[in-house]
Amino acid sequence: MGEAPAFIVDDLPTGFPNGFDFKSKGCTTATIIGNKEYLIGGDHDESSTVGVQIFDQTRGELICRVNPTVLGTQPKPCKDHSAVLLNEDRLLIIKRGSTPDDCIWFLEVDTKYVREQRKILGTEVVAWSKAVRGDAEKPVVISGPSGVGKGTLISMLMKEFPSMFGFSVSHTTRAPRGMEKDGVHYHFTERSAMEREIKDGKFLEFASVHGNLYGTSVEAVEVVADAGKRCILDIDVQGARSVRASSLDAIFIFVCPPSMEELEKRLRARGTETEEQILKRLRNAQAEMEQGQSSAIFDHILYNDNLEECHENLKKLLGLDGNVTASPKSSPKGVELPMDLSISKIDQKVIIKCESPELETASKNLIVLDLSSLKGGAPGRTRGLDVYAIDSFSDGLSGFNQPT
Ligand SMILES: Nc1ncnc2c1ncn2[C@@H]1O[C@H](COP(=O)(O)OP(=O)(O)OP(=O)(O)O)[C@@H](O)[C@H]1O
Ligand SMILES: Nc1nc2c(ncn2[C@@H]2O[C@H](COP(=O)(O)O)[C@@H](O)[C@H]2O)c(=O)[nH]1
Repeated sequence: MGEAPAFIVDDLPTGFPNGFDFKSKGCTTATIIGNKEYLIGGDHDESSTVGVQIFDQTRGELICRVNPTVLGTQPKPCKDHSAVLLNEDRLLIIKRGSTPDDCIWFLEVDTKYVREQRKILGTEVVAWSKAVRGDAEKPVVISGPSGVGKGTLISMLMKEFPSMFGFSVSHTTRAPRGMEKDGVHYHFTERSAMEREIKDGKFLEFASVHGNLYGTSVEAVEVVADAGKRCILDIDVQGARSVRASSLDAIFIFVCPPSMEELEKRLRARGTETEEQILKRLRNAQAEMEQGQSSAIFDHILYNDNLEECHENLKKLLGLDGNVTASPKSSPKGVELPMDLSISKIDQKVIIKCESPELETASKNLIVLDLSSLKGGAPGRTRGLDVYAIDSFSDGLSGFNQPT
């Protein structure tokens, strides 16, 4: 096996004699799943993203064209692409002529997330999710009553491991506090704009908290995953419940104060809320404590009495108490492959064969996309893609049949 290459797929052939449900119509692919045909890319799309249309024959003979609600950040257009059907619920999209970090995408057409969103939005839904190489750690959801010290603990963690963690910057309709910066602490937004974006499916979760709207956009989580970092979400219990029900595979931690008196002392000492707001937050804290401690949402409960001890306990939960390297995973170097390619799929592996005569004698002209350890998915990113080069098809095949 060779080193994990990053590559630019170029000059894809326009048809594959390999049994894929794939046809090329210029720069459009058409994939049939059951009674639906998914058209991806092509001239019908004048926007700056790869468009998706569905031709639906589920209602009898009549084929109706549907423009689905498209969730997730959409890929930028490319010269051409191929579409490989995986497990009837998603397509693997390999973009031609795109940068190494942008060439592998998934279009989810019938995953759990897509089915749920179809019910919620009452429309046909598809969802994009970009592949992220390697096994970035699960996102961390931190919840707890206002003033318990979530923000303080997160700041300490991010200061100690700056290249390991990235903060999911939420949207909120509340006004900024003195030192808070738009785009850093929150995306401060108007209620009407946020409500519109919620309707458009831009949010992974949202909730009305202490009289204001708060929400985690899909993009906020994607930005962190794209930077190769572990995402930290600071959200209330309602938000944690929504994320738990979503396809984001995360660790859920609830932070408790040593007592309600101490919680009130911290909130007052912070000096960021009016008396009315402090009283509202304390009233809400009662219910949050009950839900946080009794519900099945959370994997761990942390007591924040002594701050240093709590910080150490948080690190232990996250497996950071031993010898950890705080450096980011190095991203593989880009290797451009401007040549003809053909694609095969065997079990959970997709093999891209480079057919350039220049490479005929070169070893490692087969690129393998190993899909067996995929995690997560839309909304957000599909993690766990393994990409490597192999010397010959038969070498690769014998490897594929071995149990992992
Ligand atoms: N263990 C602790 N002991 C004493 N004070 C603490 C402790 N942890 C945090 N604090 C202080 O409590 C106040 C509230 O902390 P913080 O702002 O981090 O809470 P929070 O849970 O993020 O609140 P919110 O949900 O309102 O954003 C801050 O002034 C912080 O310095
Ligand atoms: N459901 C969500 N809750 C969120 C989000 N961002 C923050 N929060 C929670 O709101 C309260 C109040 O925060 P504050 O900054 O006004 O003190 C706190 O419990 C946060 O955890 C979000 O995106 N979704």
